[in-house]
Amino acid sequence: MKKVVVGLSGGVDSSVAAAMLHNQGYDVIGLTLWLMKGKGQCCSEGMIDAASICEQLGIPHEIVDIRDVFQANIVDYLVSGYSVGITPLPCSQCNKTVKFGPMVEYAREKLGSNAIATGHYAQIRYDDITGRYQLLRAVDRNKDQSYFLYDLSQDLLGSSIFPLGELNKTDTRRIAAEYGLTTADKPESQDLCLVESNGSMRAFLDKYLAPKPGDIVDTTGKVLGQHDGVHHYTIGQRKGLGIAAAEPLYVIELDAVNNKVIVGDSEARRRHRTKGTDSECTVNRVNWVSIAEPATPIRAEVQIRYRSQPVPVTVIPLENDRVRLVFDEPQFSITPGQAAVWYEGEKVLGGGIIEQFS
Ligand SMILES: Nc1ncnc2c1ncn2[C@@H]1O[C@H](COP(=O)(O)OP(=O)(O)OP(=O)(O)O)[C@@H](O)[C@H]1O
Repeated sequence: MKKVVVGLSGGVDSSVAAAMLHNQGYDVIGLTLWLMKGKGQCCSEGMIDAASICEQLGIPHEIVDIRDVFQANIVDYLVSGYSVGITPLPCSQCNKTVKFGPMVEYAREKLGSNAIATGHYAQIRYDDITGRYQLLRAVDRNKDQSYFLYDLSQDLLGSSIFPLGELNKTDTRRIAAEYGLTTADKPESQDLCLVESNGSMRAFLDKYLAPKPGDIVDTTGKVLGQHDGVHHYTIGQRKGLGIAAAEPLYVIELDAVNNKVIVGDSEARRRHRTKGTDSECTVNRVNWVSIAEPATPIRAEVQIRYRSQPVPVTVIPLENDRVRLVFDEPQFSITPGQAAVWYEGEKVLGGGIIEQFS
């Protein structure tokens, strides 16, 4: 019987992944990574729900305390990004360095298994011709998580199973109900795990960043009010600025170097947004997934945010794991710190992190 270690967060998706594999005759071991303190999945609450699923399926449950790995790789990374006015997206890094890496290592070393499974919505296919594991979008496009998985190595992809990749979320809920799983009716997580477990991004950041008062200014530099730290603001924010003005004001820029929050009316906002609009950008820490790094430019479709529409692009390989993306049409709000992931149809070709432009 093939042994597989299933990553259990205590949510419905991973519960169904474990139940399906168990039902198919796999020797399933549940593994929960203890990532942080607080409320919700990845915390003690998630461990209890995961344990209850293992009890129900009659399978062993392991808990691995890697709070220090999560702190060093995700919390510190996020906090340092916010402190310099960028909004990093930690999920792809979390998948690679916090979830899949440690899970595969633990499964191999401690549990004698070469296979792990998760409740991610994505698909993996082995290509006989190139000898590479390919990462594909999920059948349920609305749930597709391939964007967050672009950074997985060939070794990690080759060791992973995504039992939900061909299901729609409604199928998952139906299967959970059919199996009578205790997590069947658990609501979806709506936000970044750190936001859910701390109540808000502000509450999370306040634990790590001291208040740093400064000026709120308009686009001409005129001081309109005071703020208590640029990390408390996001671009586009309208509420909570504490400034009385004839027209609604929006945050249009965060200048961490000079400790200023720059605000403007909707017209200033519209003008300013075109600043992040460009026909190209560079990307670093690139991982080539379904194909080896090409020697010459390739055509693809790229997503520069999780929910953005894929748009046509030319991907030009550069040295040191970087690429230049040249969009067919200029793109709005290209955001340094977010992932750019390029596809050919359903196939993830590669991805990386958008660099700060000068
Ligand atoms: N703390 C954890 N320990 C082990 N595996 C985890 C953990 N958190 C997430 N995973 C795995 O990663 C998958 C995707 O996690 P994500 O945070 O996106 O949650 P999700 O899509 O809401 O899934 P679920 O409903 O299982 O929580 C989960 O289905 C699970 O297999």
